[in-house]
This record gives sequence, structure tokens and C-alpha cells, in this order.
Amino acid sequence: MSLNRDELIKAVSEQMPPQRWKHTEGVMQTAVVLAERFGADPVKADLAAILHDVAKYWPVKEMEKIIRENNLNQDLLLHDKQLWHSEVGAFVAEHDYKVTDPEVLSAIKWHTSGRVGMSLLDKVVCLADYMEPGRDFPGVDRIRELAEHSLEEALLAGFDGTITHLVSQRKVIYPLTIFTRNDLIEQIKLMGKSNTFKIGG
Ligand SMILES: Nc1ncnc2c1ncn2[C@@H]1O[C@H](COP(=O)(O)OP(=O)(O)O)[C@@H](O)[C@H]1O
Repeated sequence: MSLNRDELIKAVSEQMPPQRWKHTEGVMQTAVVLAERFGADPVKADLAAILHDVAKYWPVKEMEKIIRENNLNQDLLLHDKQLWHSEVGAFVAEHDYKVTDPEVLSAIKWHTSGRVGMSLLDKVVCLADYMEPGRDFPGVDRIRELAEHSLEEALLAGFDGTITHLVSQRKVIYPLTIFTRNDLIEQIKLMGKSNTFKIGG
């Protein structure tokens, strides 16, 4: 049986500390604003935002078990454990909370690493996670400014910040994030060209 929105919020919020739930509320609010701004479905954005960090505080052993036993992305097990909650979160959303919409499940699954060819909803939820009002890191105001006009430019600034931070900490970067960043640059270039064609008639 699937839960209504209030029941879902209660069930998800009980699985994380209050501070992380506050972050989730910020992501919900921001994802809806971004969805309306850029033409994504705000109801789907809200649902994906509610669930995006559902597994964030699950025990590592439990996440590992889910990834192994359900043949999820095994490559993740070779990378930072912080990346696991997105993959597991999408699985939990589908199996425990009966979310069937592939767009919503995709936005949950790719909200940390990104992916090549991110959908509009993937971008909205990922960007909301970067710039919700509770976020306070160097560069976040620039991301918010860019998000006034361009989903892709803002997201690129977000991924650039993550990559730069990981480099400064001498941490391994999940390769898909590099490919995501490169793909966003290509998308922005192509958009520039199509705008030129439009102006040129
Ligand atoms: N692409 C990546 N490659 C490797 N590690 C990553 C990547 N993205 C995030 N991480 C690691 O996961 C941690 C948490 O990321 P994230 O879930 O996006 O942040 P938050 O906990 O603030 O929501 C980062 O501080 C970093 O250590």
C-alpha cells in the first residue's frame, strides 16, 4: 500500500536526524521552485526531494547488502560510501514506498553523482540539493545566481565545486561525476549554438 504525502514525510523524516530533515525540507521547497522555473513537473520534483536522502543514515552494511543482493551498481562499492545512499534510496523508494514513476526514481538515484544525459527532473533535484536555503559553502551564492537563468550553468558550477573540493582533499572522484560535468559543458555549448541559429533566423 502506498502512503499519502503526509504519511510519507513522517516515515522518511523518522529515518534521519532533524538537521538532515531540515535540509530535505529545503530541497523540497527549492526543487518545486526550480521545477516551475524550468518546466519540470513540480509534483514529481517534490516527491523525489522528499525521498532523495531516505537512505543517507542507513547503516553502511545494510546499504552494501542491498547493493550486492539486488544487483545494483556494484561499481559504487569501489567508491566513497557517501555515494551509496542515492542508489539505495531509489531502490527503497521503489520497494518500500511503492514509487513507480521512473523519472522520480531516476532523480533520486542520480542526485549525488549526476549522470551523462541527466533528465530535466534529475537536474532540478540535484541542483536543489546543492542550493537549498540551508546550504552554506563557498560558491553557493554563485550557484543560486546562475540558477536564476540557467539550470545547466548552475549545475555545472555545483559539480565544479564538488570536484575542486574533492581534489583539494586528495580524494578519489567518482568518474561518472567527471563525465557528467563534461556532458553539461557540451550541453551548454549546444544550447549556445541553437540560440545563435534562432537569432540568425
Ligand atoms: N562525485 C563524487 N565522487 C566522490 N565522492 C563524492 C562525490 N560526490 C560526493 N562525494 C562524497 O560524498 C560526500 C557527501 O556528498 P553529498 O551527499 O552530495 O553531500 P551532502 O551530505 O552535503 O548532501 C562528499 O563530501 C564527498 O566526500
